[in-house]
Amino acid sequence: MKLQTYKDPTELSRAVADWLVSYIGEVLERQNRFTIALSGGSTPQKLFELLATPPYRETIAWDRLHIFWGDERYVPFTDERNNARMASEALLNHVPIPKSKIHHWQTDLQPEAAAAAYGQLLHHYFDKQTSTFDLVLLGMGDDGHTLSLFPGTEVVFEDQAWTSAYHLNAQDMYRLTLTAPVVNQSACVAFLVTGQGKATVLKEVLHGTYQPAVYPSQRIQPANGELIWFVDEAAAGRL
Ligand SMILES: O=C(O)[C@H](O)[C@@H](O)[C@H](O)[C@H](O)COP(=O)(O)O
Repeated sequence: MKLQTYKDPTELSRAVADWLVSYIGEVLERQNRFTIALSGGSTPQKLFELLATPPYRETIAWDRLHIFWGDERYVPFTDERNNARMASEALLNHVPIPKSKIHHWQTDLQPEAAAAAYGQLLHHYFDKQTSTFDLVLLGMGDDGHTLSLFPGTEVVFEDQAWTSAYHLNAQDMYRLTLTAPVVNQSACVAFLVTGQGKATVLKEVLHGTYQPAVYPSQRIQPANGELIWFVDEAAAGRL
């Protein structure tokens, strides 16, 4: 596990963008595609907007990327809470990725059907591979959740299915999410965590007792892949 600390979200986003250029370039030297699962929430928005500007817009081989999401709120694409909508507005509408390589969770299906369809898609992509995603970008909530694996939910301990749909009572909303197994088989997982509000939970997740029911982010432990935490000084304040 690597922990990299930056002064603020702006510096962090720049560093992650530069790292992405080199990591994507390195992977595309040895294979013809790069599969990435994006996170939702607010933290990655600055990164996405930066990637849509020079030099990143010109230096990344966007047409060889395949875009997925780690989780989705069960709301229409047009809803401002939709993760795919945020990424489209901040990045995907501004770079040349074929629509056929952008894989939204189908929130027009029933929740369970949407999760099943996404799971089939992932098995189609990864069943014959030694690992799943080349990269999974994750955020972490101030309660220690990641993806839509929230404290106290059964999905945190799912160890077979790659996707799940369930009603998140705390938000009175269905959530569609990847599970720990498919993320832990990826080649690389990168958490982006910023802000003082996450300092206490980050300390617990990284250095506290292993209790994933309380801190679901602890379930993310790639079996063979790399795990990198990109954090700013405010979030790292209790480490
Ligand atoms: O759909 C979501 O909300 C995300 O996938 C979720 O796991 C997010 O990464 C964390 O909630 C952190 O969100 P912030 O970046 O907004 O703090």
